[in-house]
Amino acid sequence: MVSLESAQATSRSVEPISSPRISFSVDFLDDNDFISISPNSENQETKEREKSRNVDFEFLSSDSSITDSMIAADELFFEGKLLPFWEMQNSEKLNKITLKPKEAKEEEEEEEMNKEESRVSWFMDEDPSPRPPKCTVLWKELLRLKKQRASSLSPSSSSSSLVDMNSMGDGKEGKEGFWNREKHVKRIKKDQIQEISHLGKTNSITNEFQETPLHQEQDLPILQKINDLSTKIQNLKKEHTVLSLEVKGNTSDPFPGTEVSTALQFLSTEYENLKKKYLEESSERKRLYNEVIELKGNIRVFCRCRPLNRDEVANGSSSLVDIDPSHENELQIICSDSSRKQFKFDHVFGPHDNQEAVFAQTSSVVTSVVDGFNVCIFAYGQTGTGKTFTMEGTPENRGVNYRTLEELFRISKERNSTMRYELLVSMLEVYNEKIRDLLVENSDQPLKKLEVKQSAEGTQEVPGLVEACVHSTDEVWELLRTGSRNRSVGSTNANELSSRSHCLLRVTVKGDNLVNGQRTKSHLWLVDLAGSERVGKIEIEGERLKESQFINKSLSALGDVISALASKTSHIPYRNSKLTHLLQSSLGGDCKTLMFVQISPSASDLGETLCSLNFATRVRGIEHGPVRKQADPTELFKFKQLAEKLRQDDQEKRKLQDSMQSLQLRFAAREQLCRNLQEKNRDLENQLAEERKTRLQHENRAAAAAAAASAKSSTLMSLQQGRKFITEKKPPLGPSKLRLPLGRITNFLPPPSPVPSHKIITATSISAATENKENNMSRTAMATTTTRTLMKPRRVSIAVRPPPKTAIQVHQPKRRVSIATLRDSHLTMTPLKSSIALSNNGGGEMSRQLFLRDPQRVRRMSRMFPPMPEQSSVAAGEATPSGFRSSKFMGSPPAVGSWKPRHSTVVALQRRNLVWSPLKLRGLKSSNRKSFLPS
Ligand SMILES: Nc1ncnc2c1ncn2[C@@H]1O[C@H](COP(=O)(O)OP(=O)(O)OP(=O)(O)O)[C@@H](O)[C@H]1O
Repeated sequence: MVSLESAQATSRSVEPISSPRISFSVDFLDDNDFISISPNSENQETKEREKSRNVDFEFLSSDSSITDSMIAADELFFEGKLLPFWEMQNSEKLNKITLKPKEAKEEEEEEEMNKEESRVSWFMDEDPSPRPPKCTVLWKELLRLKKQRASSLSPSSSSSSLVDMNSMGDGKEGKEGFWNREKHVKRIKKDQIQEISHLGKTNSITNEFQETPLHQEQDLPILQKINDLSTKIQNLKKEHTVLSLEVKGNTSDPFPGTEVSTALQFLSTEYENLKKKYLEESSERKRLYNEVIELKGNIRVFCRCRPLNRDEVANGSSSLVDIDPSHENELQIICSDSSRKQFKFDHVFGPHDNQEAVFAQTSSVVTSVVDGFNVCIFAYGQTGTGKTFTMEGTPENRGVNYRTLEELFRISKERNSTMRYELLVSMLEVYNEKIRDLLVENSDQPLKKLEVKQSAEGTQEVPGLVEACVHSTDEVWELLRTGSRNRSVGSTNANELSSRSHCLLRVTVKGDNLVNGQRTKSHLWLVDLAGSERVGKIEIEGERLKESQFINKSLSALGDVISALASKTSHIPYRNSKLTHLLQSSLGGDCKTLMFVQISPSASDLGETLCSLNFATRVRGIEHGPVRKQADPTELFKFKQLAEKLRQDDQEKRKLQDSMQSLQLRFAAREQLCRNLQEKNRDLENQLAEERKTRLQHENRAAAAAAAASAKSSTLMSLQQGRKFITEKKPPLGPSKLRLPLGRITNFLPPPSPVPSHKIITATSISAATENKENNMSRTAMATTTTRTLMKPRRVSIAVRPPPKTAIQVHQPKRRVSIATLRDSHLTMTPLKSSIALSNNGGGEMSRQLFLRDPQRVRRMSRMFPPMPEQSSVAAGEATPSGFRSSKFMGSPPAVGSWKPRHSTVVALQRRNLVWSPLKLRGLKSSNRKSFLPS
């Protein structure tokens, strides 16, 4: 028995979304079992659909276990075809499944196409889309159902019904007919379900299917049509897929080169990452390499002992050098008394060690040059010990020089992807303290005088020195041969072809980092020193002796430099010889040094051997600082200039700060002095006022006495005549030569007046007596005015009190100084006169008169005491400053109580018993006389 719903489903499934009807699903699980899904009821189904567009189906199964499988299924197949627009959801009821329309995410065109496809492909076995294997069976079942339905209908209508069914596939059926047929199908379905449940046989489908004869020939035209359409749709679909892909590509990448640019972007990111990693790795390698070198020591000493030469063997000499392979890097010298002296170096090469072995240990230092460090390799030792052999070698046994350059070429080739190197070679010799360029070909021309100069970058350069750019080892070898040919050699009894000069090969390595643009410039010095033997030993004279003296001098300078480096003294005597001066930037400090100490095994050379080994031991004791990479000198120079400027600015700032501090101190000291002087002025003024008072009293008393004696008129007349004589006759001034300069006025007494002082006193007292009556009233008034005036500051003369004697006594000349003080406008006496008047106690009035009558003095005083700006209009006669105030007083601090010095120097100054005069200061300023003020 089979559910007829499949047929109904077939008819409905043509429009799964647009049709209001619900599709039905039949899925075959295996050959015998099937599931039938049917709507609950038509009304309910419609309601459900309208409500949430979800449709519930109950399904029946011949096997209850199938229910679970169905519920667990993720996809819903409609007669073996995946329903594209419906989602299946398991409901809580086991026998119920909810079909939910999928959210249309695809484009409308695609939907339409799928619809079209679905309309047709349900009927197609050839449909390429995946479908369960039961499709063929399903298709047969569909045909059978059609036939069954046709037969179940009236025989008259069977043919038309079949036609209708066929036309349903085209979607051309009328609505009325459709619903009638549906009702009919439902009825049949009911019967069939009953039948199924009654028979309980699942394989009935197949049986019935087999029993029923198929009239496929009736369906062939439709099938053909469908087939054609399906093929068309497939083609269209394919085209559509291709086109949609193209459209998608076009919308996201409007330009044709997008793929290329994306690839480029990816590659550039990759490149940046790799570059970053490379730089990190490269710097790490350099750091580690340097660490290794530093651990080994930035100054390293290798000892090389040559084999006994033919003569020595012939003489039957035995080797004094014992190199025990079990004691690495050690050698022992067997002395004449059979004692052994042990020496330890960074490496010891015995007589059997060849040039390769030597260079194998040297190459690590050479690598440092390419990394941008300055390196110096030199061979030191007695004549004939193999210095030249080690450094230059022979064509068969090439030495360090050639091998070094070979290694440099090798490394530069190895790194050519990231670095570009340029190698420049110079060769020179220091012969008798003169520098000679060994690469100058034409030796007939007079040699240029070469000197060592310090470049702006701080490195030592030899202007005019030939620098040959080398690109291959052949070129290098050629250059080395040229240099060696030009070298000064001579024959000594120690060596047939002895080097009489220091030969220096300079290799400049310029590095250009292609990745980060960093530039380096480093020097490698390869030095074959002249023999270090003592002069007496090699029995030389004349030119050879002179050469040897120069050689020894420069070698001893080298020794001094090494000693200074070893003892870390602040001054390294590089300039004591041309050799050390040349090597300055590559010897000690921030560079790497390798020394070969060459020794002879012969017993006859024992002394020299010990000397050389001791020297080498000293060199080995030097502790260099950490090496510094040599950056491009121009940049280095810029940084140096900046650093220099900064240093100068700092110095300037410090100077200014110092001077400001000292000025502050001086200012504070002066302020304190001013305050002291003000105090003293006040004291003096008080004193003066007291004295004036006393004088007035005396005068009054004298006036009273004179009044008593007024009876005698004759006496009075004579007295009046005498007074007239004195007042009218002005005492003559002394010769101008005798007059002291203004600056000294207050320091010395004035020249004696031609009028005797006692006469003046007498006359003054007499005149006072005669005038007493007339001016009695005015005098009283004047007394009060004078008292008031005396209370005001005025100009007085004071003496400098010597400071109290202390342990450290500073000698200061005792002197008088004059002080300008505030004074009343009517007080026109000079300080000197004032002091005289004061000292004469009573003659002041007369002196004042005298002073007033002397216009010269008045002018002089006016010059000494220029009027205050506000008083500039005052007449010359009244020009004596009424309230003289030096500008030094203008800025005086407030009263003593309000200001307390804090600085220790100022406090100390306060205690000093000094009196200061602004007048003196003015004089000092102009005449540059030594000030007694503390500076
Ligand atoms: N390790 C060695 N193996 C073989 N031969 C050597 C070795 N060292 C030196 N000789 C030979 O010893 C001789 C003297 O060597 P060389 O001229 O290099 O000495 P030198 O120290 O440079 O002398 P000078 O200071 O006088 O120039 C040469 O003939 C050289 O070939």
